[in-house]
Amino acid sequence: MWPSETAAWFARRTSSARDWPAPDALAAKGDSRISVVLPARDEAETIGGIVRSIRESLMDQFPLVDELVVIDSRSSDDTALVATSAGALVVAQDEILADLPPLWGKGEALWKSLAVTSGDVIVFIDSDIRNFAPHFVTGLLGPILADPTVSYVKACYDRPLTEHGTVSPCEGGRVTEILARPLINMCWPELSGILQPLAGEYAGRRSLLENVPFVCGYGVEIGLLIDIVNLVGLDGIAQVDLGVREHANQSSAALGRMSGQILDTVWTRLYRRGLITRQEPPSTELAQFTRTAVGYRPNHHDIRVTERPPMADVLATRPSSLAPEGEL
Ligand SMILES: O=c1ccn([C@@H]2O[C@H](COP(=O)(O)OP(=O)(O)O[C@H]3O[C@H](CO)[C@@H](O)[C@H](O)[C@H]3O)[C@@H](O)[C@H]2O)c(=O)[nH]1
Ligand SMILES: O=C(O)[C@H](O)COP(=O)(O)O
Repeated sequence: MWPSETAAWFARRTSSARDWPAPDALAAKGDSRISVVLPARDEAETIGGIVRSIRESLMDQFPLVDELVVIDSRSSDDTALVATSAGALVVAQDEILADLPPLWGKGEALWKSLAVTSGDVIVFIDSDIRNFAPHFVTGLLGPILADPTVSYVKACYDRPLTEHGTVSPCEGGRVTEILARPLINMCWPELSGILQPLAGEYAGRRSLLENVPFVCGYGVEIGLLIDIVNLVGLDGIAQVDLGVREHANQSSAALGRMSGQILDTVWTRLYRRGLITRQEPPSTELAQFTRTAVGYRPNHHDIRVTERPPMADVLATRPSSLAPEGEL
């Protein structure tokens, strides 16, 4: 059975994007500034459509979104060009706060975005979504704009899995189902009502996002969720059903490496909570195997993640809250 606070939270804080149409979100916006951030590594195929959709529907038709920023996360394809042509401001991850030793991955892209955006509310959207529509943004904004006690809104949805051209409607989210959900239920049962803890689409108040650490790589979502519930409590979090989300499904081996990063992130939080005594796991190396003509070849990967301190602490040591020109 769920902890009673989780059951009550689930009933109170779960809504649908249908409950938050764009005109209602616009009416609730008031003086708040809203930034949409798209972290992107090699997403030339999908990013143009996402940027155009947000620009046309939520900037031109309904002036809900004030800035639309793509953080180019070391792409080797035309992501930056395509996103710029579609109407986004594109900033290269490594050019932001360039005096700091660079970290890597999605978490780093999101953390750096806080230094080059000005919204009071920030909406993060993955750039590989194949069925993106404006309700992804309006749905995530609804609960935060309508209720000052909500600080963080996670997306939830059905996740199809497409393998060799065959679509299984609800078999996606493999890391979520096999790793993240069991871990969360075991160690943070109060969070067990979060339908998609790893969802890459979420909205947060700047005042909150600047005051939590960001883990680099794929540890960022689970790290944020655990740290944010500590800070604002369950009731400061809401979730919104966006329907169905389709993206390019990664290989099992890639998801194994993602899982390693998630485990390393969780390890640190279990340690901080006093639930384990070792600060570091015995190893952060992951051996995966390839079969060759003569047997198995191990491929060694380091799944260690590091974390950035709260952005507010970093910006406080700088002359102005936004990075100086030329040193984005
Ligand atoms: O070095 C990187 C790698 C990825 N991305 C972007 O991050 C987003 C999500 O990456 P993806 O590889 O598509 O992750 P998923 O397989 O979709 O993983 C799911 O689970 C991850 C772990 O929680 C989350 O980070 C994702 O948002 C979530 O969709 C995409 O826009 C990527 O372009 C970067 O910006 N930098
Ligand atoms: O969020 C997850 O669980 C991983 O990104 C895997 O998702 P997929 O199984 O839909 O590719």
